Amino acid sequence: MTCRYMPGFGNDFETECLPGALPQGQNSPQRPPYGLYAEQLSGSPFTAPRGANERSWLYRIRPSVRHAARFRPTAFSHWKTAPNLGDHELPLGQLRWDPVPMPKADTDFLSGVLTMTTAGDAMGQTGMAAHVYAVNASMVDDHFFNADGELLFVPQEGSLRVVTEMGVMEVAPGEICLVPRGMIFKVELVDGPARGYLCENYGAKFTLPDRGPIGANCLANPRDFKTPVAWYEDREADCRLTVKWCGRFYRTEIGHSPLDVVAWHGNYAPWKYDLSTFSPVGAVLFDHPDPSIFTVLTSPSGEEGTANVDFIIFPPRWQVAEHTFRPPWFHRNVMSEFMGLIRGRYDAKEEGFLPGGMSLHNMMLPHGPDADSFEKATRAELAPVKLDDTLAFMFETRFPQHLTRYAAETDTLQEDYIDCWKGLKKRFDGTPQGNWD
Ligand SMILES: O=C(O)Cc1cc(O)ccc1O
Ligand SMILES: [Fe+2]
Repeated sequence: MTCRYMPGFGNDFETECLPGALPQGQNSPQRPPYGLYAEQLSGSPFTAPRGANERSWLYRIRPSVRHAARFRPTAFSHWKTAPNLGDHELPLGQLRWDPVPMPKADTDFLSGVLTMTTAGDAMGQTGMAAHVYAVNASMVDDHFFNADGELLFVPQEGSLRVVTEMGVMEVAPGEICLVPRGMIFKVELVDGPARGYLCENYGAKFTLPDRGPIGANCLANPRDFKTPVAWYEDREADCRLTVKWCGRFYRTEIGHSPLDVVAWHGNYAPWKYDLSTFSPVGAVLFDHPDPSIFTVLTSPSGEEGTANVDFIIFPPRWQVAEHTFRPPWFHRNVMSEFMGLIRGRYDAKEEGFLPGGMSLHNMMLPHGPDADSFEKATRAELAPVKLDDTLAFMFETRFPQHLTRYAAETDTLQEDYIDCWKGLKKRFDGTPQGNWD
């Protein structure tokens, strides 16, 4: 399947699969073309100010309220929702995990989501969860929507075909995609088993950060975001719809595919984005700036500069800073940092932080470069250096991130992570030059 997309972030799009399927000049004609039903999908309150008002009009074969059965409880025991406290002893500390293994049994996206941390409170529409997914089967007749938040997919291995009500996106490692809150979709595999990270954002929708003095260009540019054109199937089958709602899962049956939207218009829509189109801006003379310069997307919390969650990347880039310790510094942060590695190596942790792995440096816990990376960077010749084979990311939230029992007890937790700082020896010897031998 070749996917087609429309460029832009937050645009008012319009798209139709059949000529004339999209009503013109009004949203709710008495009899929409082709016998379609009109349905509004609201992503913001009706009364949100213009800049934040999001909704789309969907013209579909059957309205989504037409499902055959009531919702019945079902369970996905590894997918947790904030608040998720107190069901186990939380190991406090700097934590790192090896990649999750690919599943052996048949596992589709819904059963392949493993929650690592939860933060905030989904019921109060604040905070987020950091998940990994490891999947070896496509969803066929199963469909899903998440009322608790939008889902930001960060593939690490294997491409996904994300088939949504509003169109189809193919997303490879190095790209990301977003499925808005409430949107029906299913996940198919494209080239074998797939693994990646998932940010479930309970709070305000991800948007592009203001660029301040950087100006009108660089970082993530709106035209590089791609929204799929309309796609539908007219398929009578025993389909199921699973819903995540306030942390619980429910299921209902539908006698047809719910992916039956023939035309739509509006600004509440899924999108994908190729991280290689992010234009990083960095230190061109000296010092290491805060990682906020690499913010791709931000979910504001209502308090200025204090994100509900930021999505930050560490992309390939030139390092040119003079008389500077170039990797991340040692630090303690009021925000909580969950990191993953899509490919290559991360300059603060050249060993031990593996593609597909994760680390968690929670609210106020000290961290920074490991002893080997520190040693290397203090001795490096400071010529221009290209950090080439690298792509790490961070979900950084104002809320403390609480570990799930799975994250606390899984075999992939590296018990000896803290030892990576053991070799940081005392350099102070009372002399101005210190002991850097
Ligand atoms: O901890 C980390 O590795 C992430 C990070 C990177 C950086 O360049 C500065 C601060 C920061 O938290
Ligand atoms: Fe950090």
